[in-house]
Amino acid sequence: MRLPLVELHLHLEGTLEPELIFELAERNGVALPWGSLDELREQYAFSDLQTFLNLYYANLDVVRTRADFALLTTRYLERAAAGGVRHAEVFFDPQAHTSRGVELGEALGGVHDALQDGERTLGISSKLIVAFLRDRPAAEALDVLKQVLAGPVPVDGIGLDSAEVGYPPELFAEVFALGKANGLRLVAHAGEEGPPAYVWTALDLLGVERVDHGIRSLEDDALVQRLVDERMPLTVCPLSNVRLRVVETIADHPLPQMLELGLLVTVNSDDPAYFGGYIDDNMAALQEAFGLSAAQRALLARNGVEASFLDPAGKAQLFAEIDAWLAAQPSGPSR
Ligand code: HPA
Ligand SMILES: [Zn+2]
Repeated sequence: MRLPLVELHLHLEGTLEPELIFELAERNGVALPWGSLDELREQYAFSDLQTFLNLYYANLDVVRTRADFALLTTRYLERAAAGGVRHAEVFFDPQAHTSRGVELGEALGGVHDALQDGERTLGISSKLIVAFLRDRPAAEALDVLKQVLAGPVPVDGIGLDSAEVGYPPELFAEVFALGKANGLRLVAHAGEEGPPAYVWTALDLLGVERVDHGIRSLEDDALVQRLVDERMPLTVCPLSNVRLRVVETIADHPLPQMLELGLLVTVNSDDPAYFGGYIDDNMAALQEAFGLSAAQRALLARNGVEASFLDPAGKAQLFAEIDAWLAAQPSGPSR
């Protein structure tokens, strides 16, 4: 039995594997700038968030039809299921597609169809979070949100992603107020490359219920105290932090310190096709670096359940499965 996991920070676009890029290029007749998979893979040495985002957006050129969006989503769900994921709350960036001429309904519809299928065939329940690109105008985000709300595809929440520094959360206060008024759940990337001040304003001016990344919160003791007091979840992405040079190596990652401080830390994969691994790979890397016990891994899994937008019955079910997993682990020093 695998440890049941909940994924709370996953960009569907970031699950576009190099092989799928070539497959979709072929089926859509798109000429790629790379002659081979190896040549493409050579581009994956990032120096910061922006160098990653440049490739992430460029590679999306091959994802065009409703069927493409469904295939991207299904491939992710299949890989996630193999890694133990039982519930996923996934980000999708409408503007990364509408800005290059893809119809919103095609993109969102394909994702929605595949998420529904995945629940039936793979047993992964899901929530869909549309994320707005903070380096594009807030007026555009507001317009996209209105289109989503008026459209046929139900979504569960809204988020904020893309280049962080210079684009503080408060620019999007009106967008988040509209989301809230329509019953959507609210999350935002903050404190990945941006300063702790962005975490404060995401909390106070956007009203977020989770902070995505948030690791730079550690630079502000008063903020840490608040996050602890409010049991505010942080969706931490260890392999992403290494690959985008937010931390130097996995062994330097502050996750153990964050747990020690009492923060509600969850482990997630962000953009697994780009950062060297899915959620189970992130857990394995942490286990290897820090020698996490089975009880500590179960705690991280429980945090994911607690931080999710599942209803109480859904949470209770997963808590019970995690307890059963832990009870089945060999006892002794490795626990
Ligand atoms: O890690 C990320 N940070 C910000 N925006 C993103 N969009 C995809 N991945 C990311
Ligand atoms: Zn992210």
